[in-house]
Amino acid sequence: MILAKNILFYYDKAARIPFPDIALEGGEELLVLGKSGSGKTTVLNILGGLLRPFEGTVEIDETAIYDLRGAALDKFRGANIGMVFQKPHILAPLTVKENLRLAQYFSGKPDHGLIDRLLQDLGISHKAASKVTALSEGEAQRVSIARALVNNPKVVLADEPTASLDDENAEMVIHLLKEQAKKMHSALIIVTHDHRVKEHVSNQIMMGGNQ
Ligand SMILES: Nc1ncnc2c1ncn2[C@@H]1O[C@H](COP(=O)(O)OP(=O)(O)OP(=O)(O)O)[C@@H](O)[C@H]1O
Repeated sequence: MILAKNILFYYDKAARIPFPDIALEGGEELLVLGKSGSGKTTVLNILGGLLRPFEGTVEIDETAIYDLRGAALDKFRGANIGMVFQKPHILAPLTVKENLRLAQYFSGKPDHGLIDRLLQDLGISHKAASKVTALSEGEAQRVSIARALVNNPKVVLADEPTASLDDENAEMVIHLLKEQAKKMHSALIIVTHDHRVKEHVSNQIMMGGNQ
């Protein structure tokens, strides 16, 4: 589960980023909506251990992640947090399967069976040996989902995962994210301004109130 409490963060003291308290169990979903510039990516980066807040705590399975520093925080992130971005962050010179193996290698939890299962569930088994440069955007985003899930994370954080996809692929990506997170009993948080996602996740909060 993930818990965020009393977070304080700003880039400019005069413009504090409003940060909602969050408590999500494994298998639950949350959609964070908000217009451009409202702080969605900042919130996700703080939840994901990428940006240290000035005050407050983020706990994942009872570990206060910002009590960890340096390599210990990196290791915790790799093993417990899966991230999906708007554009796939996967390594172009490698094949799909090599990307997934590398992600497992860094977390020290190799499980080739899980890789095969994810490729199958996400409908990209036939692309396992393809270079990622040979994939369509929708396929590449499905590889990103597989990479985010490949270490059986406690938390999956997705930042605008559908923004560059057409309606059909956007729907597929949201469906797969939800289905796979549920299967792994991971807490899933999606931040987006894409209104197509709204109807798929009922638990929603709006950054900066209703706009
Ligand atoms: N590194 C930074 N330094 C200073 N200001 C920043 C930095 N990153 C973001 N900001 C500012 O903080 C605010 C929130 O940015 P953030 O990227 O979190 O918003 P967002 O809701 O994700 O926007 P978008 O939907 O456009 O991606 C914006 O006003 C942005 O300009």
